[in-house]
Amino acid sequence: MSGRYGEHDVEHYERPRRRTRPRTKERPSYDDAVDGSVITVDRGRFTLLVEGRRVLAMKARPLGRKGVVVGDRVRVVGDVTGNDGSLARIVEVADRSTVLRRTADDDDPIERVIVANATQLVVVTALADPEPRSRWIDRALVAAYDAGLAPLLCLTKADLENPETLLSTYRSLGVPWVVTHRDADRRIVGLADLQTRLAGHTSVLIGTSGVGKSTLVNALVPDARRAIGHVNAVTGQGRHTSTSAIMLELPASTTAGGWIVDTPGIRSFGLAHVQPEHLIEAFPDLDEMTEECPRGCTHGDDEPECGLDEAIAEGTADPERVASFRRLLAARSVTDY
Ligand SMILES: Nc1nc2c(ncn2[C@@H]2O[C@H](COP(=O)(O)OP(=O)(O)OP(=O)(O)O)[C@@H](O)[C@H]2O)c(=O)[nH]1
Ligand SMILES: [Zn+2]
Repeated sequence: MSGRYGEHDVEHYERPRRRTRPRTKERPSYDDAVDGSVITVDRGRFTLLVEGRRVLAMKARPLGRKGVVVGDRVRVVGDVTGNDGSLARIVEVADRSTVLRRTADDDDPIERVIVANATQLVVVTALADPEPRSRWIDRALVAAYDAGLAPLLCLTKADLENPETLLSTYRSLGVPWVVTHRDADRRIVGLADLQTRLAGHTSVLIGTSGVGKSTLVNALVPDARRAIGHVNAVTGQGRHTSTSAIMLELPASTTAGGWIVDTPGIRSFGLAHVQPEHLIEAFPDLDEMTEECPRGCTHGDDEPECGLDEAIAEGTADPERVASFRRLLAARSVTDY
């Protein structure tokens, strides 16, 4: 088999693994395995898309405690018909190109991966009702940059408030944005711009309660409710009560291919692991200015000899851009957002 399905995934990079047994001989070979993608997870059961069919699956024993999350590309064996009562087995998980983590909380001290292999993070914020919270937006952007996802600001409810004030805060970072509002007929205006931005991506939509994320999901995937209902029928749950992310395909008629991942109940990101050195790589122009920084410089406001300050003094750096980057740096550690 090719190197696509590796022994390690990103989640486990930090922990070097001890290999006590040679991993040949006794291992079953999975020549008959087929490819699938995880579209939702519910209490240890995985709904996969396999050759266009929804297939319910569990993890096979050899995977051990290795996590399998929405967006994972997997190999499956067993009953992959997707028929009622069928249950397939996930035997391998492909290396992940990206991982997005949710923050640790009181119940669970570990920052767990919530979505794998996404390419874009859509930060959904209402312009009013509820008021936008820029610290929350900053944290979402840090999560995107750190995970290597393209960020997109989606500003909703422009019928209630002009987007200019909020946009001025993010312009110097160069974050792309779309603005939507609802018209008198309750149609979403600006949807086409959003669809253009979603084309070809696997986009995770994230937003706090009430910002209009469900309204967008329903407008983007008109049968989203049915798709989600179908998943529940498969998992045997009457209602979608879990907070797992769910991956939905955008209709080909409106978008040139693409997927969205809705994240009900997921409101915050794990940023404890984010290193300044990694974050600044998302801004190559700034990164270049930090080559002469003292060892261990965090490039923050309080660093005495940071190259970013020198660049501002020399007139080669845009002070607003540096200030915005430093605001993001600081957002890593705020707890009040
Ligand atoms: N004025 C206005 N209201 C909107 C717009 N989009 C959605 N809403 C309303 O905002 C409220 C929240 O919308 P939802 O789509 O349920 O928001 P959500 O982000 O999914 O919220 P949760 O379900 O709590 O996660 C609803 O009453 C919507 O009708 C908009 O563009 N303009
Ligand atoms: Zn520095």
